[in-house]
Amino acid sequence: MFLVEIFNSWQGEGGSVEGSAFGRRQIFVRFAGCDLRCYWCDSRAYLLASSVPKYRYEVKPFSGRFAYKPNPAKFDDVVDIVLKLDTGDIHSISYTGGEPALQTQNLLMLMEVMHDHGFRNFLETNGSRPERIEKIAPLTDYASVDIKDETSKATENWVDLVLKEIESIRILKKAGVKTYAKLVVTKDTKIEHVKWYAELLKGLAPLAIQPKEPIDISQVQLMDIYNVATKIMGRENVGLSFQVHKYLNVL
Ligand SMILES: C[S@@+](CC[C@H](N)C(=O)[O-])C[C@H]1O[C@@H](n2cnc3c(N)ncnc32)[C@H](O)[C@@H]1O
Ligand SMILES: Nc1nc2[nH]cc(C(=O)O)c2c(=O)[nH]1
Ligand code: SF4
Ligand SMILES: [Mg+2]
Repeated sequence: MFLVEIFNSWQGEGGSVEGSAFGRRQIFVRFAGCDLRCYWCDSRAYLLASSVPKYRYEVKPFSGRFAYKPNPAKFDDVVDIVLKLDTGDIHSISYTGGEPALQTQNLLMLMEVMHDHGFRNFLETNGSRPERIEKIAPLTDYASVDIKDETSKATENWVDLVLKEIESIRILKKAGVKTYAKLVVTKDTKIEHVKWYAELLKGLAPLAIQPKEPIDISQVQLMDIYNVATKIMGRENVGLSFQVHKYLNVL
């Protein structure tokens, strides 16, 4: 499989909405390659798997020391590295990227082995491929599914993408996965679009509203978005999320 990095940290995103693992300790496995191109992506150096010749892994949690191995990563090496990063307090294994769902078979194999070792699986996905999510859902315990706002410029057919993301959420919920939606908002995010996302998510999954980093949206705009989403989805089902790991300068 094509990876970027494996490390141990605490989950910095998701805030307090149901299904979030914010503040929980996780081992992160970051997959290389993505089918979308969000202009603000903080992992944009890894969106083309073929341009990630090697992956790095922490030799000791929070040590800042890394070792490297070539891509494609050997499955047994990956399992070995994850197990060595187990600090005994791990809430779940986070599969992120890039887009982990694109490497479907390898992801499934890894999820299965992690279940065998007693870990829970947390999937961080753009939800663009419901047919792949269908295969992955039975092994997934938690899922954070992005709803890509038009201003992300993730793809040309934005409406179609949002509908696919909603379909992925539906599949995950049906499979019993603790699932929430994450919407990255910018200063240009339109309230009318937020209303549409909220209508689609109503009764389906809670919403974490996460400002793009570096933050360009004003607090007034952010609270307007929060207010509109809450009025449609209900007060229990909307929350703010900030990328706290970036403020704390951890991985
Ligand atoms: C790098 S993505 C990988 C998983 C998947 N491709 C996705 O987009 O959900 C992980 C999370 O980081 C968020 N993210 C990436 N860059 C960001 C930025 N500059 N500001 C805020 N959130 C960001 C994404 O929206 C996503 O929720
Ligand atoms: N601490 C920490 N929390 C995170 N939550 C989502 C992340 C990601 O890049 O997917 C991430 C990450 O890279 N680090
Ligand atoms: S979908 Fe995720 S990994 Fe892909 S470009 Fe967007 S934020 Fe980055
Ligand atoms: Mg990140």
